[in-house]
Amino acid sequence: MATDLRTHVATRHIEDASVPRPVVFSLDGLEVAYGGHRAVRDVSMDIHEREITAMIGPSGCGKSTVLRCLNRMNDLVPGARVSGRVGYRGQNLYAPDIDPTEVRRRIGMVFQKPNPFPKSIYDNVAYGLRFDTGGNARLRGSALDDRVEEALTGAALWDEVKDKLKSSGLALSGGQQQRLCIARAIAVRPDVVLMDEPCSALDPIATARIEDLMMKLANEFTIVIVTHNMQQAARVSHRTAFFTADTDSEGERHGRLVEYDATEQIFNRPADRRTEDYISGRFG
Ligand SMILES: Nc1ncnc2c1ncn2[C@@H]1O[C@H](COP(=O)(O)OP(=O)(O)OP(=O)(O)O)[C@@H](O)[C@H]1O
Repeated sequence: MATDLRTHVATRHIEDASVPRPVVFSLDGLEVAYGGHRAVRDVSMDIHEREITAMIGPSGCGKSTVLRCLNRMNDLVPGARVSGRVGYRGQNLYAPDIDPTEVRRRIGMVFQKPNPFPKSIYDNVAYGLRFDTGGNARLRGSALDDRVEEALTGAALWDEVKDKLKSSGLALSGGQQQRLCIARAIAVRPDVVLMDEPCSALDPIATARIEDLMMKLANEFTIVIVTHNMQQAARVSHRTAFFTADTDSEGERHGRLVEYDATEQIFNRPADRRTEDYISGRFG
């Protein structure tokens, strides 16, 4: 499997990762506990602007938990406690004066299962623009139409839906629904798009379209993706973070970041034996 992955790591990623871009997120000693159980700890890493950063690792190692810290989604999880520092463009994302709603507008999220609202295609995309709480003017009329078209075009869906914008978003195929959710996320012109296993419910053709789309979107947005699919991480990402879970002397499992580097390095010359074992399919 490692050999396959090597062939998938595109040369552009090697070149891109060698020129550091500005840091968007800086995690320092991040730890998250649910109801007193430390789910993941010791996570320190920088996430760079207009790159795709992939988080990989076996089930339960805390990838989604770390992803949810990046837009304060864990605030919504009862019993979740975040400690350590999450810096976002030089600010402490968890400082008392930071408005979590504004954070989630700037840092959008796309989930594993496409989750369009039971509304028309148009209304799905327009939703965040009509109710924008980010201090921007609420859009109406042709300005709103233009932004809906811009977002659907950006999500590579416009040509397929431009003649049926009033149809239900739920009537689209799974892959189209996921692109609709991406359109909804980018319509508010976020800084960052977080994606939690965005292709795991899709067939290989729909997956390939989303991967192409991610690479295009990375020209404009910073993207962080959690994926179980190592080939996907190798194909699309500039940098890869490998997480694993260890059991401590009291029998408790804690996720931790093992290694974080340019994707080409992680898949071809991992520094840690555990990374090597995972990417070569020997464990996980
Ligand atoms: N809402 C929650 N309440 C309690 N525990 C949780 C919650 N979400 C996650 N956990 C626990 O935190 C740990 C890490 O889970 P998380 O979903 O972040 O891992 P993951 O690496 O994304 O897993 P998977 O690949 O299976 O999605 C697990 O032990 C999980 O049971």
